Amino acid sequence: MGNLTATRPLKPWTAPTATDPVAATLRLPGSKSMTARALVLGALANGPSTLAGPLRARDTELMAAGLRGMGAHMSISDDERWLVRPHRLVGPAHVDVGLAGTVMRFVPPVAGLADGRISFDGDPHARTRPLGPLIGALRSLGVRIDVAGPGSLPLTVLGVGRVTGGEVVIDASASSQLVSGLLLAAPRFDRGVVVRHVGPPVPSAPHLRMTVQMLRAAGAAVDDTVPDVWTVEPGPLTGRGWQIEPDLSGAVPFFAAALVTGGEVTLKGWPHSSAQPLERLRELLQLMGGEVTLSTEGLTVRGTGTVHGLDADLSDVSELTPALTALAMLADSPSRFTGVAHIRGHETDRIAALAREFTALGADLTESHDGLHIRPRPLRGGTFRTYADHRMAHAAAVAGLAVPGIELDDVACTSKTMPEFPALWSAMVTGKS
Ligand SMILES: O=C(O)C1=C[C@@H](OP(=O)(O)O)[C@@H](O)[C@H](O)C1
Ligand SMILES: C=C(OP(=O)(O)O)C(=O)O
Repeated sequence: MGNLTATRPLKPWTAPTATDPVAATLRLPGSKSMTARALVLGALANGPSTLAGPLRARDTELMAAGLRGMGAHMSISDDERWLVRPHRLVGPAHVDVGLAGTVMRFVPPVAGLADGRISFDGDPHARTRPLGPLIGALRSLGVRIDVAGPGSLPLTVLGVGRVTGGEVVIDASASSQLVSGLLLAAPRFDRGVVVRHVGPPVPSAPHLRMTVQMLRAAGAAVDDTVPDVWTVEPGPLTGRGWQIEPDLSGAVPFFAAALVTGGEVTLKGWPHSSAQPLERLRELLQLMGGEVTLSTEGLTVRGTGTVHGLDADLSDVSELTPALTALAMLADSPSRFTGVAHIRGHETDRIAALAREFTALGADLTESHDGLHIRPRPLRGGTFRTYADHRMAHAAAVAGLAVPGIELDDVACTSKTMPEFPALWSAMVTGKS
């Protein structure tokens, strides 16, 4: 079970209960995943890049700081538009990964291209998140890495300014980010890369598609036609303008609020063609009783106030498990979620944490090795521990719409991907959005 970061004060928060159907039109921050990729690709490109509508949150600020520490120029003071100017990457430097999977998996391959020592460490729980397969893969691609512990953080990359690259076999069943990290830096490796996954399925396929799509948009030649094999040719990455989409995963708790209260939530600025898995989300929300429409206004989710349970393999949208679990607890029938064993290695062991915290509030839910079985029954208020996990906070907020008195021990953990979450949530519930 993950521990709280010792470095910031906890912020207790009572989740507001909805007395009326929510009716909100929201403009949410940019996608964490797109912002992270655009920063990495920008730092490795042969000219400047801009990010329009980036996410300003702990994870993306740490990403920018880490790349800046190695020499890339990052102008991120303007909330609407960030500018990345690549520069020769050099050490010594230290990268604080916080609790960000993107930083701990995307930056070490970049550090291999730097000239000098680049050390990495993060929050206490970051040291337990899976990293061993990436370390092994980088070593076999020619990168020297000193690891103090058993295959995780802290570590030091002893960069020599170039990475040989070539073929590598990896078990990426613990996180798609282990593959994404290798692919994003691979155009700059002497021989590019061929990554072969061997092991249980790689989760989060849409995130891998986003990696491939953004690499191609930056000029890389990528072949992903063979299942579980990704080939990236060596070649230049071009600087470009990135339009960052609103964060779909961050929007899900707000959409869940429409279902729980029988209300309506519109996310403004949703693009007509997206790198995020809208169709899968639409399917899940519709099965749970919502209606999802896309118009010039934005992406709208409507609910009736009745939520249905469902059986679903969530491996492709695993980061939504906490919010969907909260929704399932308020449903009119049981739910079974499977395919998400790897979320035990997310910001906390999410399967165990959801089961423990909601059981303490009277819920009937049981863990399996790869998911949760939820049998709805009335919940009561009480303390809810978030374990420094933003999506645990989202789950508690969704349950709190229907259950008075759910007190989060710390809502500040939402700053990982959306510092404005408590304010936006309260405004939605009180009708001030
Ligand atoms: O590449 C990315 O941006 C992400 C990939 C996924 O990681 P996992 O494959 O570890 O679930 C997802 O859960 C995470 O929030 C973001
Ligand atoms: C799993 C998540 O984050 P990370 O990028 O730190 O893995 C998440 O945001 O749900």
